[in-house]
Amino acid sequence: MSDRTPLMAGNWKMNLNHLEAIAHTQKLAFALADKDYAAVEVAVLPPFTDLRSVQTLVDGDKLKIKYGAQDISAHDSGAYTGEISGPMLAKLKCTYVAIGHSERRQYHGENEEIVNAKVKAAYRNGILPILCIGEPLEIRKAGTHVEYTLAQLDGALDGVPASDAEQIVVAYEPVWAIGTGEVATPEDAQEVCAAIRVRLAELYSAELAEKVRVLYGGSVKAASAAGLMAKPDVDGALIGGAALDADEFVKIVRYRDQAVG
Ligand SMILES: O=C[C@H](O)COP(=O)(O)O
Repeated sequence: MSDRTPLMAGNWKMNLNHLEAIAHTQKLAFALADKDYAAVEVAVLPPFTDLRSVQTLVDGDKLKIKYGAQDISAHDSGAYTGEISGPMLAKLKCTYVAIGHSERRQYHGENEEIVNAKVKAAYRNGILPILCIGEPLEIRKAGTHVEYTLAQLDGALDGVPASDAEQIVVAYEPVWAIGTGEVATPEDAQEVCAAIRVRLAELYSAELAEKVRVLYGGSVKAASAAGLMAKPDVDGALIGGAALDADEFVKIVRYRDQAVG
């Protein structure tokens, strides 16, 4: 058993307007009890337009739900139309920011250089990156998924000192599992999550690698969560579709109550 506190993070993607975000967060807050937060760290990653509403609820009611953004600009201010900066997210007291999600890489042309710059922007502003890495289907079929994913990790952490890297969260998200209903097997998830930890030890130290939480993401549901979490190097999940259903998300947070499927 590791000392790592599991993290269950709901990535809402481009869903829920700010009114829906309030209702959804209230539902989560109502359902989750102190014992849940004692066992698992719970976070939500709403769209930018919802962050102020979520912050107001969390601050006002002293909720234990953490929150963060789905992206961050590599720049801290200036003429970057449409971008949201680290200082803006820090002002909203975001704990986390997802960086390098495959949807950003695929639809917004984010390459390793951009991902690396965003990781540094997050640290510069006191926000913890949830770094998303993982292979597309053709790479999985070719059997080079571990090398591919580790190369993404290397690129994202280039020039990041150990004092920052020890606080990163890495989310292994195979692209073929995202939004497809085709969850990776616990063994598939463990293979890559373990390889990520070994690479962190090579890049930094074994001690650092033992501290870092490595999540799995891709079609996680309550029925699959316990099986994934039973693996020693899977420290939580980054949850998309199922995070939009408050009851399902709460069941994932309470994965220990589910059968290992
Ligand atoms: O960030 C979350 C992942 O993309 C997983 O999404 P999903 O649970 O809908 O497959």
